[in-house]
Amino acid sequence: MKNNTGLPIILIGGGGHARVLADILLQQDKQIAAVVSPEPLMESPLFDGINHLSSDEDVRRYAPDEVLLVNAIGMLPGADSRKKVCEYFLAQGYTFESVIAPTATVSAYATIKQGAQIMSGAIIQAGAVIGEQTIVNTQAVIEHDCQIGSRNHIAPGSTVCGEVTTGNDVFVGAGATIINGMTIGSNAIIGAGTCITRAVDDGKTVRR
Ligand SMILES: CC(=O)SCCNC(=O)CCNC(=O)[C@H](O)C(C)(C)COP(=O)(O)OP(=O)(O)OC[C@H]1O[C@@H](n2cnc3c(N)ncnc32)[C@H](O)[C@@H]1OP(=O)(O)O
Repeated sequence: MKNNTGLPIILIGGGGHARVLADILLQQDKQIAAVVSPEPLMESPLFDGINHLSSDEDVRRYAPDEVLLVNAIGMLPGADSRKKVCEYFLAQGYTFESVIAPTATVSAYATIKQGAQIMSGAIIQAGAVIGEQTIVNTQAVIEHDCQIGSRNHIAPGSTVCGEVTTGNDVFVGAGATIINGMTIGSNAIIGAGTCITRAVDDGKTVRR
């Protein structure tokens, strides 16, 4: 995991998820060089004094070894902008920084892969692996020995019990519970508040 390198950060995205990430990064005294958003930036003290770039191409003013990127586009069911941004910038040699909120609890025996985002109050237990670019959102719990794939969004307040495996691009809705040992296929959508007690196939949506 690449972290705390001291290079300035560019946030790709300027919406709600971007402001939550900016809040965490500023608490950690990280320098945010720019925010990329095609829309005007929302008036917020979090963005005071930060350059506004209006397109992904503008990021190329910064060489890949001069900055770190943070993928600040949220992930909602069915949306693939977060994935596209990831693929576009990785292909050009940029590096995505991981973000771990100071109030998150991450076991020293867990693995957080590059570009993952562990938000406030989240708990990652021993033996868990969090895939690249995955968001473990506010107060979500990833129990021991889970293998969470790339670009998942584990939404606020959800509980992933021990030894669960998820594929890539999985969305786990707010407050959902996945019982221990389950396998969730790639691109599955687990509805908010759902309790998963059986394996979920690739691409399947589960509601309560
Ligand atoms: C920081 C953040 O905010 S992160 C964001 C966190 N957000 C979430 O977790 C939201 C997760 N999204 C959901 O749970 C969604 O509702 C989905 C993806 C499961 C389903 O979305 P859609 O297919 O668009 O369903 P849609 O909204 O059209 O609803 C269809 C029906 O299912 C119901 N429904 C939708 N989601 C759920 C759910 N999670 N549990 C039970 N019923 C549901 C709706 O009430 C509606 O019922 P109705 O036909 O009686 O009116």
